Amino acid sequence: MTVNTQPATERPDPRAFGLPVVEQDDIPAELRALVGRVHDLIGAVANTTETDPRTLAEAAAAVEGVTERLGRAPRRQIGTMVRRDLPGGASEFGTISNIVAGDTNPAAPPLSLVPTAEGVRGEVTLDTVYQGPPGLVHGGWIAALLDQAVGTASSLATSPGLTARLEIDYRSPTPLFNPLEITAEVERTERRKVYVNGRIRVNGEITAQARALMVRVPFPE
Ligand SMILES: CCCCCCCCCCCCCC(=O)SCCNC(=O)CCNC(=O)[C@H](O)C(C)(C)COP(=O)(O)OP(=O)(O)OC[C@H]1O[C@@H](n2cnc3c(N)ncnc32)[C@H](O)[C@@H]1OP(=O)(O)O
Repeated sequence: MTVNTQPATERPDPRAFGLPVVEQDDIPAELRALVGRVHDLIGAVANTTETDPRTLAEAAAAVEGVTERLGRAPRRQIGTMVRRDLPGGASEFGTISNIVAGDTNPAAPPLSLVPTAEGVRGEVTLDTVYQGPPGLVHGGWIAALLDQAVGTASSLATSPGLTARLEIDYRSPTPLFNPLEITAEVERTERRKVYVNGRIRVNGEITAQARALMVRVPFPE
């Protein structure tokens, strides 16, 4: 295995790309709580068997009211990043509203990945919001989880990049309501190209695996 690990000091700061950065610790606990309650709301709406028109109309009006109230504050700049401290003293940047791992995105599971000796590892349990076939995780979401994992492994081992190629083998159904163990690690690098492998395990068995090519973003001049 050849991994051209760059020291953290050579990692680009998102501010160099004109992107604002929020410290993870500065995200208010009340905003985190709101994100959690809206996440619960998505599940409640997706699964409610309520049919009473008045109850449903009241719920829609209540949600509309909250949306209007929050809309009075300016929206975050697109591409706002969050800086997170990692175990061992390192830190990483991620998009704050990333659909898979964003701190402020109520639609995110969210997946939290931590560095390991090999690459990255995370655990997540998905509910019916992520359902494809009955009782199973949607294949697109399996790809999204693995994309995030290979992207993070590549970014931490080298520097941030974009997915140029992502190949998924769906080996067996990935169930809802079961802890999914997600791991990824860099296999080798060639100039800006980073070849990364990842997989999802359920009870120790691989249900899906990924081979990816990440292309590192050039640093700003
Ligand atoms: C500071 C920010 C922090 C961010 C932290 C994020 C955390 C991470 C979490 C995020 C996770 C989520 C992640 C997401 O969701 S990323 C979102 C999904 N991906 C995209 O939108 C990427 C779209 N594609 C592109 O923008 C360009 O094509 C890229 C940038 C990928 C390359 O265009 P660029 O003009 O820059 O480079 P190049 O064309 O000179 O190619 C360079 C080399 O690569 C080789 N090549 C290229 N494509 C392919 C291919 N398909 N198969 C095989 N090889 C391919 C090519 O032959 C060449 O090889 P070589 O000649 O050197 O041998």
